[in-house]
Amino acid sequence: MTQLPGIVITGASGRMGQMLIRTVAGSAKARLVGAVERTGHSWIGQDVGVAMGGAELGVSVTADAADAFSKAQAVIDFTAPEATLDFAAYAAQAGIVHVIGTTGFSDSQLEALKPAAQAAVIVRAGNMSLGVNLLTQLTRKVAAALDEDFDIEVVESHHNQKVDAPSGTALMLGQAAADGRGVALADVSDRGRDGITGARKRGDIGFAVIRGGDIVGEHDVMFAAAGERIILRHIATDRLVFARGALKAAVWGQGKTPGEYDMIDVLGL
Ligand SMILES: NC(=O)C1=CN([C@@H]2O[C@H](COP(=O)(O)OP(=O)(O)OC[C@H]3O[C@@H](n4cnc5c(N)ncnc54)[C@H](O)[C@@H]3O)[C@@H](O)[C@H]2O)C=CC1
Ligand SMILES: O=C(O)C1=N[C@H](C(=O)O)C[C@H](O)C1
Repeated sequence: MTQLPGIVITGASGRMGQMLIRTVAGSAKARLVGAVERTGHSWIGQDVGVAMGGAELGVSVTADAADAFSKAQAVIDFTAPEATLDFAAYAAQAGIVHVIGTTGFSDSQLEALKPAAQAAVIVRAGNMSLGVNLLTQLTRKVAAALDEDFDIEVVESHHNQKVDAPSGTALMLGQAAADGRGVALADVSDRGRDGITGARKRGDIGFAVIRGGDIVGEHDVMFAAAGERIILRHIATDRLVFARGALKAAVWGQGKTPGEYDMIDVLGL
């Protein structure tokens, strides 16, 4: 019998890190073989299950990502852009699947991921849930069906600890809307309105951001015309939906040709 893929979780103590540890440790499709945190973190050296306040999982938290990756078949990484760039180099060196949930990359940081994708499978998505990935497909279709009489606005809400805006999901949805319309998002994107902005420009895709409390993640794509509005909405109430998607991606990526993939590839949508 072939062994189940061994998976390392980076950012092990984070909101997503802990959800991923639980999801992988409880899965029949993969094994938890590593947990990585940043140098100096109080969890380093502890059993990750115990550090999370539960039973031992037999995996010590380490800051040595390169070593952890060398003993694994995949890494699931929900951390921060600079950390993810380092992890991409280590994953490429080890030739393991790198599932990237991290958001907030600049264009140049996304460019810097490309060399790693020549040596390893990278699956990256601003949102790993089935629901949001289906929503991107619907958004593309609706945007293609409607003309610029319909103003497109993407509205996202998240918890008060989120550090990037607009969310990775909002940008994915904006990209899908732009693709549907056959325009470049960079040419029509309207972010951060404030003050005397002037009237809305026809054809723009607007972004609005709400931050508060413990909101897991909510996204609306609004198509607003004179006399009617269509609103496509996704509400995540549990981070488990992201963790499940990420685990699916890590298993799916085994044996695939190196390159950059997304959750549409994984889910076959
Ligand atoms: N694609 C998706 O489906 C989702 C993406 N996210 C994204 O995942 C990222 C993390 O989100 P949260 O878990 O809420 O954040 P968080 O702040 O709770 O966790 C981030 C973790 O990464 C760790 N970290 C940072 N730099 C590190 C390094 N160099 N080495 C090792 N660990 C390092 C931190 O210590 C922390 O434990 C964000 O970019 C967020 O937008 C979050 C949820 C779903
Ligand atoms: O930071 C979060 O929490 C989330 N981030 C992702 C994003 O930026 O879209 C996905 C999800 O909405 C939760």
